[in-house]
Amino acid sequence: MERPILQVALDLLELKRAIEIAGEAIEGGADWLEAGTPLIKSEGMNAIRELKKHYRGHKVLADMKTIDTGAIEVEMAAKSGADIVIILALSDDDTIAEAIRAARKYGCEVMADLINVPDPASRAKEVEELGVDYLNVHVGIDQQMKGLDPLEVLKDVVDSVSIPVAAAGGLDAERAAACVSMGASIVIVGSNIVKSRNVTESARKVREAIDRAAEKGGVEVRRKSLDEEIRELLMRVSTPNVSDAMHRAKAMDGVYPLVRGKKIVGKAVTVSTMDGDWAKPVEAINVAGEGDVLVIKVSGDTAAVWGELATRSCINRKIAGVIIDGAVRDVDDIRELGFPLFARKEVPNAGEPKGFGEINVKVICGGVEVNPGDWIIADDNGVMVIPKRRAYEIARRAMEVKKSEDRIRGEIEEKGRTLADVVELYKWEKVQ
Ligand SMILES: O=C(CO)[C@H](O)[C@H](O)COP(=O)(O)O
Repeated sequence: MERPILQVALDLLELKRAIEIAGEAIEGGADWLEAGTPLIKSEGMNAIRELKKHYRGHKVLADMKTIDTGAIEVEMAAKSGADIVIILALSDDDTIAEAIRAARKYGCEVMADLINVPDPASRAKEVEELGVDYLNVHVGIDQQMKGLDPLEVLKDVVDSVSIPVAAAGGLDAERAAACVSMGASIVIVGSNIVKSRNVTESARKVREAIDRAAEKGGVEVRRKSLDEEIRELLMRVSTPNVSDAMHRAKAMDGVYPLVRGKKIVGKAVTVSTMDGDWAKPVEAINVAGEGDVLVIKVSGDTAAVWGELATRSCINRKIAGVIIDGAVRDVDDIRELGFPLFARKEVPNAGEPKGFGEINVKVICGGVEVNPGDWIIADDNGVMVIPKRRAYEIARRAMEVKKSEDRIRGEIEEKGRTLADVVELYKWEKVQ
């Protein structure tokens, strides 16, 4: 197998950072540099000019995502130094034909991006016939958040055409290698390289993985279950990351960690009960399974519905943590047990187990609606609730937030910059 091409997608807003990151990626083994669509929208054709000026030995791609006026957009990008212009395979055939004519005239090539195409293998064949030079099997960033995966259709496209096929969409070293094994000649990696704290090292990892895959001609990738993936992702992010991913959604109000430095991630088993009535909260321990989180809404907070013995029972059943919008006691013992408990209030007196309330019903806890099966993530910053139908998407988006922050943190720590400088805060203030 030929040596695969590693294309780094510079999906950034600031040109200065893009140039710097491109250099770091090249050091790690990147071949082609893609001026990502966000960079082009933010900096215009200048992004392509500057990338070409700085890195003459490398092909520069302009991810124009052209859907109309193929000739004009290709001409612009080519004149600015693009070696390859990316257009959308969704475009009308005439737009693609015009883009190709312009590419031939101005000495560049065309890659057709199959993003959002309903039948990628047949469209791939059609655009190959129109004359595009490369195809890109691409799952876009928003689609990745829903769990779509370029590997699902890659093989079909590779088998349908004879031009080189690229793959893109949330690839890391392992998945990039899998794409090569399935016949991709080009792997396009964005956030897993450009947002990483050590760009060179991340690029090197992908480089080595794809080279190994090309030598061996095959690697196995096991896709985890959705719940496994959600749990793993949420374990790696914080509640602020999740809040940012949910457009700065609020945490539960007035519910605090009584045991500091502990993190909870798991699916909610909900409980609704009366002030001091600890029957349903304790019965719910037997309903919950390993890794679940008890979320208990109490009608008042004058008497505890939770204490040490309930906590010990939770530990036996491997429950991930307990969130109580109400009062608890035995907090000193629970701290010693190191069990993650969040509550509104600490009191010494318990109530009576009367059995009012219900298990696994909708509750409003700390002002936030929680339904059975919603995902809970809680840490020293507070308790966030992620509706179950959006759990994978939000976990992925939170991971993207974390990656961006990691990179910015690196620039602040290692390069002595300030946050305002790194993100060009003044430039992005809303124009009044
Ligand atoms: O074109 C893009 C988004 O539309 C990205 O450049 C492409 O998806 C690669 O980035 P990532 O690896 O982060 O998915």
